[in-house]
Amino acid sequence: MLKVENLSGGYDHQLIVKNVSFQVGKGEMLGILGPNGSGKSTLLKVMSGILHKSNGFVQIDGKLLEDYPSKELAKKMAVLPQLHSHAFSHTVRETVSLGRYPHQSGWFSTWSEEDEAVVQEAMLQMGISRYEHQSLDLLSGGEQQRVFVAQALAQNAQILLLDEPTNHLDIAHQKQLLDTIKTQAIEKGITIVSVFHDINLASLYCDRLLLLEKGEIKALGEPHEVVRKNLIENVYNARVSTSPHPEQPKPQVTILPDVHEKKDYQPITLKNFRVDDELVVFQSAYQLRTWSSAVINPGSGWYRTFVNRRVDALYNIDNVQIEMQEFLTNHGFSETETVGMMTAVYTKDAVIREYAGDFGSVVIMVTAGVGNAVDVSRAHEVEAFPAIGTINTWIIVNGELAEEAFLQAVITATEAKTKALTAESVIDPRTGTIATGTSTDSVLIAATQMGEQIPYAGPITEIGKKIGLGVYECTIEAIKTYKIAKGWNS
Ligand SMILES: Nc1ncnc2c1ncn2[C@@H]1O[C@H](COP(=O)(O)OP(=O)(O)OP(=O)(O)O)[C@@H](O)[C@H]1O
Repeated sequence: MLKVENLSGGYDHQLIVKNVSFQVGKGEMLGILGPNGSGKSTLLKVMSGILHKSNGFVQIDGKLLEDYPSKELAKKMAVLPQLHSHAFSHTVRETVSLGRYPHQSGWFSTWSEEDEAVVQEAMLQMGISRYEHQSLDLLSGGEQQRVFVAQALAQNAQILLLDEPTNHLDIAHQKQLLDTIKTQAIEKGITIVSVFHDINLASLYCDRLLLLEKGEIKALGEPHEVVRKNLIENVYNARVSTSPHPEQPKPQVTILPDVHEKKDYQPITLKNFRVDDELVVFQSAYQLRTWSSAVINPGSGWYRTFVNRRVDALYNIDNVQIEMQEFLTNHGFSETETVGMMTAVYTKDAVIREYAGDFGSVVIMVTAGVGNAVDVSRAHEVEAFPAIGTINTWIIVNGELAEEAFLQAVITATEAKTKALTAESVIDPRTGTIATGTSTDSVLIAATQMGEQIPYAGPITEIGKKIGLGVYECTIEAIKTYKIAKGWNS
């Protein structure tokens, strides 16, 4: 276990690191973050004894750092410095082999099988085996960096101190290096302390983070406790936003630029829509922030084009995504800028209306087929939904919607749709009760993110009222049209 207590130190008479205390357990990975010049490298140097401390102490397994003979210390702790002073005329293999120095004994020590195996494994792990006999100065910056990390790994120490190990590396090699190091921590119980510039990589791989500001600890904790918008903005003096990583509970940071591109703001109107026998198409000159349950490009993103495609009632394809993507591509729609959904109703029957309010306006599009209507509270009673029919609802907002407003818009729209089904006495044919929707409804909320800021979109708000009224009216009209098309008596 590594213990750092009240550690201070720096250069000559300039104190850089001030009163730093933390502990790192066996198998744990601690990331050191902080702006340029905050003292990250200096902390690592004082911790490893490269620089003299002026106060405090460092303990490894309960014993003070200075009480370890240098070779014993090298067996306990390996250091990857930020700048390498190695002789660059060495070959890769020779450089990595230097890591075995603490394990050699006596003046005439021999190279053991274990030494060889460890060096080979370290070169393999860093993907540099094929450069084994090449001179270091003939390698790229990233390849050299991997050689030095391999050297540190070959040292087989319990503690690894790394200063920007991903420096110069492309994303594949960043991943390879950090996966390797993290695996060493998990499988061999190695303790890792590493300086990072990349907050996202540090958050993703480290168990805990230490944020330095002017040589002092500003924050110390799990990534979610340190990678916080206000803290990062404050310490780095840069505008950022934080968001969840898609696979792990490790927050990620995105820079928010202060450069404003000149944009000609054209609000969305009915003119952005085109309807033919097969498609309802919305197209805008710029991308809208979009949330949807569509088939193509679902979830959240920025898109310029929305497509509601009519498919035959007997449409039955194994891989709907692939077929739909091919269809969109063949019709000239961009794969990266189009959200696509499907309906079985006549697209010409789409109801599209604009509702203006103080905040801006909303444009609503509804296509409704209710042959597949279902009472959601009793859906568990029936096994199959053999019929086809879907209600697709688009809500396009001229304004700047907050994150929570997107979700509130979905709630408001869903409640309005359900009310419309009640008003139209749409029945779930399996239970005989009033339907709440169909089994495959889809919704899309999009906002220009220009104009008025709209923090909420529930029915207490102006926009919520317009969404409620608009979705209700459009859905009723769409259902009436559907009933006429199907020859139902209303
Ligand atoms: N050899 C040195 N002699 C004197 N001062 C130094 C020396 N090395 C660094 N410093 C000073 O110590 C302070 C902290 O530097 P350090 O390299 O520890 O910061 P850092 O957080 O690692 O920065 P970066 O993100 O730029 O790598 C800086 O003000 C720097 O000018």
